[in-house]
Amino acid sequence: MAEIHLKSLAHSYMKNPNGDSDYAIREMDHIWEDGGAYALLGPSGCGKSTLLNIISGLLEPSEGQVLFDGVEVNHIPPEDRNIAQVFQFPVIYDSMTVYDNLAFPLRNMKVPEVRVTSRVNEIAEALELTDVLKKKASNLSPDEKQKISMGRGLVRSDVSAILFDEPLTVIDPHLKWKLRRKLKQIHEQFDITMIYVTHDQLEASTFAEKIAVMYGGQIVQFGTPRELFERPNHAFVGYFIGSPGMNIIEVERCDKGVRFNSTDVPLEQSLKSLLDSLTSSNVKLGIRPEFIHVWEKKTEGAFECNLDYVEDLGTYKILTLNLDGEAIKVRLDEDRAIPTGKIYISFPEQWLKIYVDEYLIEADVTPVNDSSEVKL
Ligand SMILES: Nc1ncnc2c1ncn2[C@@H]1O[C@H](COP(=O)(O)OP(=O)(O)OP(=O)(O)O)[C@@H](O)[C@H]1O
Repeated sequence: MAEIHLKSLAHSYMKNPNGDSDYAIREMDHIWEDGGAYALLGPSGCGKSTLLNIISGLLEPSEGQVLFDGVEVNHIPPEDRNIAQVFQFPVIYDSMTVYDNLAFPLRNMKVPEVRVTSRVNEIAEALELTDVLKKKASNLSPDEKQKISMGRGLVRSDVSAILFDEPLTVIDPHLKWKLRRKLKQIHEQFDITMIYVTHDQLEASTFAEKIAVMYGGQIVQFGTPRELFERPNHAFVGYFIGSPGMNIIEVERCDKGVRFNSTDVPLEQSLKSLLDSLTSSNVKLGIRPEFIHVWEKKTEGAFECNLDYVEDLGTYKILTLNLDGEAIKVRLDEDRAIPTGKIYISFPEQWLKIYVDEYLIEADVTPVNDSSEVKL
C-alpha cells in the first residue's frame, strides 16, 4: 500500500500549452493517504480519467511529480507500479474460467500454485464468486464480469492502490447499490487505497470517506460528504452536490450586506467587513434549498416570493419560487404543507454562504460536525 502524492502536477495534451485552458489538469498538489477510500467526482471533461491515468502510469504528466511513499514514479511503467485499474467495461478473458481469470495476475508473477489457490478462493468469497469459479467468464452477467475485473485487481497482495474508473456504468441500476456496498466491505476487509472515479454524487458518497470534487482540471474541494454539503468551498461544489444543488445568486455589495435586483440581504458584521476588504466584483450568494426557512405569514427578515411550481418527489417536495426575479429552489419535507398565496422565506445566517471569485469566504470558521450521515 502507498501514499500517493501529486506534487505540482499539471497535464496538457498539447505540445506547447499557452494558458490555463490548454491544460486538462491545472497545477495541483494533492495527497491520497495510504488505505483511504476516496472518490474523484466531477462532470464530464473535468479531467478525472486523465488524473487516474497519470496515477496508474498509462499517461506521463507533462509537469510535476507523482510520488508513491515519497518516491517519484513518473517514468515507471504501469506494470511496475503495483496499481490495479478497473475500467467502465470489464477487462477479462472470456474464454477462461472465473478461477483462471482471478489466478492470471498471480500466475504471471510466478506465485506458487498453492498460494494462488488460497488467494483466489479468499477473493472469490469476498466478492461472492465462489459458486461460479468453474464457469467460463463468457457465460456470466455484466455485474459478475465486473466483479471478476475487481477481483483481478484485488488478488495481488502487493497492490498499492486500486483505481476504479466509473466501474458501474454497465451495471443494472438495481445491482449498482449492491456492488457499491460490496466495494465498501472489500475496502474495510483489505485496507487498500481505493480511488473511485464517478460523476454521480450518490455513488461517491456511499463509497468514499472523502470526496475530491474536480472542476476545470482542478480539485476544488477535498472533504467528507458532510463537509461538501454543509460548507462547499467553491460555488461549483455547492451547485454540483445536493439535489437540487445550492441556490447561487450573483450579488453586489450594499450597506447592509449584499444586493440582487432591489433585494438587500443583510450579512453578519464580520462577514460583511471581510467582503468589503476584498476588491473583486465577482460576488455570489449561496444558500442550500434545505436550509431556507419557509413562512406562511409576513415575518420580520423574510422575503416575499411567488410560487412558480412544485415538484413532488415522494419523500420531499421542491418548490421553485420567484424572489425579485431570481428562481429560488426550496426543499420541503413531505409532511410540510405548501403555503397557499404569498410565500415568505428567510435565509438563516449560518447557512448563508458568500463566494468571491467562486471561492467561499468565511469570517468565523466553525468545524463541521461529521458524526451523522448526510442525505444528498
Ligand atoms: N487523448 C487526449 N488528447 C487530447 N485531449 C484529451 C485527451 N483525453 C482527454 N482530453 C481532454 O482533456 C480534458 C479532460 O478529459 P478527461 O477524459 O480526463 O475528463 P473526464 O472528467 O474523465 O471526462 P468523462 O467523465 O467524460 O470521461 C477534456 O477536455 C478532454 O477533451
